[in-house]
Amino acid sequence: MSDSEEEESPDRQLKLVVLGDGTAGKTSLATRFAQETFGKQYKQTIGLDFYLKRIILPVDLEHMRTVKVDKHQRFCQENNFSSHFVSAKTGDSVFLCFQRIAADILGIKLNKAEMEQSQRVVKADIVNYSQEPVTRSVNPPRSSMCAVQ
Ligand SMILES: Nc1nc2c(ncn2[C@@H]2O[C@H](COP(=O)(O)OP(=O)(O)OP(=O)(O)O)[C@@H](O)[C@H]2O)c(=O)[nH]1
Repeated sequence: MSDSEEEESPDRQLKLVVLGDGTAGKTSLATRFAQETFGKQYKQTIGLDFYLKRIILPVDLEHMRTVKVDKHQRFCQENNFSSHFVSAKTGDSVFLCFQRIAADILGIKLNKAEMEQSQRVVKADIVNYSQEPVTRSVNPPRSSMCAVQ
């Protein structure tokens, strides 16, 4: 894909609203996404905040697609082919595609964790709330899931 093709898909601005109880983790989610940071110190948001992030969606060359997605998927299903939507330009799903094909050929069944290994890992400190100074006790964060590598 040449640079001039980029100009054919103009930027679109979307506004997403993150809602939730106090201390649910809204700000943390937004700053992780927009700034790739995480702070374990809680600072209450008064009113609302805005974060801006430019992303490239895996729709590279989508405007030049000649076979519709559903037709592609049906064909793959009927012929027992594995199906992948990748972009060499953005890198989207490239590693995952080759990993799955290699595993298929060798008859190795990949589990969810192995497939996720090829995706970007977001690392964050785990907050120990029992040792943190209590700044606000109502509505503790609902999720305590994390991935450790
Ligand atoms: N371990 C862990 N802590 C988190 C996570 N998300 C948020 N926290 C912590 O939870 C606390 C509250 O997070 P915030 O993002 O400030 O919550 P909020 O929903 O914006 O809070 P309000 O400003 O009251 O609306 C902070 O101390 C964060 O560090 C997470 O995914 N994992």
